[in-house]
This record gives sequence, C-alpha cells and structure tokens, in this order.
Amino acid sequence: MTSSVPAGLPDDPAHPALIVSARPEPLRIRATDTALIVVDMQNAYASLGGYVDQAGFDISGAQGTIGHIQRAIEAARAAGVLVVFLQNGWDAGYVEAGGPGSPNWHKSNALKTMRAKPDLQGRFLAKGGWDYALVDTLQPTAGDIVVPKTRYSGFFNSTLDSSLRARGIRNLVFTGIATNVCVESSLRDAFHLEYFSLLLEDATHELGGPAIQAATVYNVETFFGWVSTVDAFCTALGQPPSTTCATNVSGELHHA
Ligand SMILES: NC(=O)N/C=C\C(=O)O
Repeated sequence: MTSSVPAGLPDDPAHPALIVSARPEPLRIRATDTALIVVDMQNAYASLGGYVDQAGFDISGAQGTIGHIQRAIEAARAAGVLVVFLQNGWDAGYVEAGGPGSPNWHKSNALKTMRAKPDLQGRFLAKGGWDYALVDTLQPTAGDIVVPKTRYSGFFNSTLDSSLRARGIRNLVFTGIATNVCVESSLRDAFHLEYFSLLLEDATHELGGPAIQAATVYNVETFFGWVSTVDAFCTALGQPPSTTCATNVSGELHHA
C-alpha cells in the first residue's frame, strides 16, 4: 500500500528534515542522522576476474551499478551525509572464515570455489589481496568510514553499529553488491536494530538474476524499509543530477 504521507523519525523544528521520494511512502531524513552504506564494492563482487565472476555469477551489470553508487557518494559527501564502506573478507589464512564447524565454510561460494580449484586457493577475499580491495573508482576519502566484516551482515561481529550510534545515525541508505545477500542481510539486521533503511535499487546489483533483485525490493518495500533511486536521493539532498554529476550509458562518471 502506498501513501504520500512521509514516514521516518518525527519532525524536529530545530533540525528541518529532507523528504526522499520512496516506496511505499516518502521517507523523512536529515543529513546529520543519515549514513550512506556502500556494501562490499570490492573487486571480488564488481570486477571481471574477481570471486563472483570466477564462481560463475553474471556481473555484467556491475559497471553500471558502480556509476550509480559514485553519484550517490558524491551527493552524500556534498550534503554532509556520512559515507560508510563495508568490506567483506578474511585474514590471509582464512581463520576468520571458519572451518568445517561453520556454516560459512559450507555455504561460501568463495571458499567452495577455491576448494574445487586448488590453483585459486588464497585468491578470494583475503585481506591484502586484489580481490578483497575496494574497486579503484569507489575509494574512501577523509571523513568516510571503512568497516571490515567477515559474514554477510555488516552488523555481525563488526564495529558498524557502534560507529553509527556514536554519530547519532538513525537512517541508513543502502547501495552495493549483492542486493540479495550482503545488502539484504545488513538491511534486515538494521531493521531489528531500529534503523530506518532506504534501498537505492538502481545502486545495487544481485547475484541470481532479475527475479532475485525483485524479491529483495519486494521484501524491503513491504517489510523492512523503503525503496528509492539515486536520482531521488540526490534530489532530496539538494544535489540534483544536473547540477552535481551524471552517468553516461556505460556507467562511467562524468561531471556535468
Ligand atoms: N557481498 C555479498 O553480497 N556477498 C555475497 C556472497 C558471498 O560473499 O559469498
């Protein structure tokens, strides 16, 4: 059910709110209590030759997603919205990945692919390696935060929750890869931790195909939060794409 009445934290006359056009209704946020969460934009998930590519997933849409995330990051920084990069992976010896006693050892397609192809052993998601690194075009700058994590949810065994609470953050704007795994896992945990979550659907990419993307969007819109676009986010921040930046069809960033 959609509505035009904004949801979100109550109005506070001392701190005027911004309204983001979203489904199922607009969401009220403030730059000072909002963080843009960039989930796992590492070579593993967004570059040819990285883990998910080598494990057989289609990442042909990832380049376009990178361009959309760049726009959201530029708008966030310009408006004073905190930018948080999540970075998924383990120590080079894979101790943090867990052994056979951990479901992660059995379900992680990175670990499974490396076990199936021993020549790839040590290549995927190991701290210090190319696969683990954030893609060249989405690098943190001063004022941004980078939060390492070892499981799908950014909130599990990480400093994410305390870093956000210390800064008074109550609204999280989610971007990244993969929509249906680490983005959705983190967003679901955010709901249970009382954060208001906004998914920028054109700044995410799925592992599993368009129906899988649609399923997460449905889940978020119906149960866990709100769904919007990069353009709507930029506009709400007073950073319309025409005056800040725009993407061309290949997803590369250029300044207008
Ligand atoms: N970043 C993610 O969504 N990761 C998904 C799968 C994996 O890490 O194996």
